[in-house]
Amino acid sequence: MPRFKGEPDYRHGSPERTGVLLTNLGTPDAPDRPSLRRYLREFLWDPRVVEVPRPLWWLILHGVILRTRPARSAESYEQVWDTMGEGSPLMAISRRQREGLQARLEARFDGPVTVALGMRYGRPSLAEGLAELNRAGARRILVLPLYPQYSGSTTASTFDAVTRELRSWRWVPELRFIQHYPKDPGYIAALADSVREHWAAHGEPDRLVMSFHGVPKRYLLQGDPYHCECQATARLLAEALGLPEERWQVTFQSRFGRAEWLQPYTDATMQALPGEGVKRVDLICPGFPADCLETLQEINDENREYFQAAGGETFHYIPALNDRADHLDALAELAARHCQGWPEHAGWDPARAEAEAEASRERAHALGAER
Ligand SMILES: C=CC1=C(C)c2cc3[nH]c(cc4nc(cc5[nH]c(cc1n2)c(C)c5CCC(=O)O)C(CCC(=O)O)=C4C)c(C)c3C=C
Ligand SMILES: [Fe+2]
Ligand SMILES: [Fe+2]
Repeated sequence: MPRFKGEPDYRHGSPERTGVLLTNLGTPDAPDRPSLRRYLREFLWDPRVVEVPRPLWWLILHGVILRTRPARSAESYEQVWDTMGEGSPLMAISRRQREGLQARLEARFDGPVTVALGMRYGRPSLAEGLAELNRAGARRILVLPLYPQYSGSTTASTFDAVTRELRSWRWVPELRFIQHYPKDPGYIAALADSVREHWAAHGEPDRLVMSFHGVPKRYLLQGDPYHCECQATARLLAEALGLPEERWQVTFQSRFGRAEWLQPYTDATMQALPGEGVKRVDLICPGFPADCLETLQEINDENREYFQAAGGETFHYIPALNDRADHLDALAELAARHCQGWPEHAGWDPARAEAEAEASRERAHALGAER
């Protein structure tokens, strides 16, 4: 078995492609206990996610968490599974995002481009996505993690896994990695349009709450820019909507474990707002480019209940950008900007490329005949 992965049938003069690896967090294979156990074991063992010394964490993870959480999480996943007709909503949406991005980049680039999907946990894995790009002949790869706000727990974890996989390749590609896009004008405009459309159909709330996935507060104190990037996105969205200070706020959801996470917490805020006279709240999750368990179940079910149980009257969840055309346009623009300077992108000449490939094939044949 060779030490490095290669393609033994490489053909001289194969046309070179740009590959885009679209990545997200990933999802379990099914909403059942064994699948959740597998998924959570991979996810929660990632040192970028949980920064507790390994021996101690191994005991807690295997002794406590993996005995209790899979059943509870499976129940939550069960509630959202197949709501889009294709198993996990995150996977269903990710597939549509991949297709939409492929179509847009094909139309935009001069040369051949392949967009593949890879998930940090579960399947298709990042290694499978990279292998697909390799089979397609991608010699230049742009990694686009669908995390608009950078966090070590998500973006850097994706970087780790991508580079770990590439270290096992014989012929490594040219690599670019989008680290974040919290202030991207296309992304902010798509968010603002989605809110305006919601308000045109349903009227405006007393308060727009922008809920982001939380991380332990310790990560912020140790230099993770995630908190600031969430605030930046929220401020730009509020500005685009022309909202005054008292009509919007930022909260953080999905706390995990006992340590303090970024505050204010979304659930505590939903319980408190009715007491402050907020009768209608609209909740949007700008850090989730695709709807998933954390938005559909935790926000749209659990937090709706908290708000209403505390005396709130009307609760609206504004869906993620998912496969909205303006969202995919913004992602295509972002990807194209990061591919600048690559041959397929600027002045790529298919006729010349084919002539060069043909010449290279002929040279290879001639060499073969000489031997
Ligand atoms: C949007 C960015 C995300 C950050 C930042 C993030 C940090 C983070 N998450 C956990 C623990 C869990 N997250 C879970 C689900 C989940 N998380 C994100 C995104 C971010 N996580 C998404 C998109 C999803 C949903 C996936 C889906 O299949 O729909 C889960 C699993 C579900 C559960 O059991 O509750 C856990 C666990 C930590 C510890 C963390 C930062 C340190
Ligand atoms: Fe998470
Ligand atoms: Fe900050």
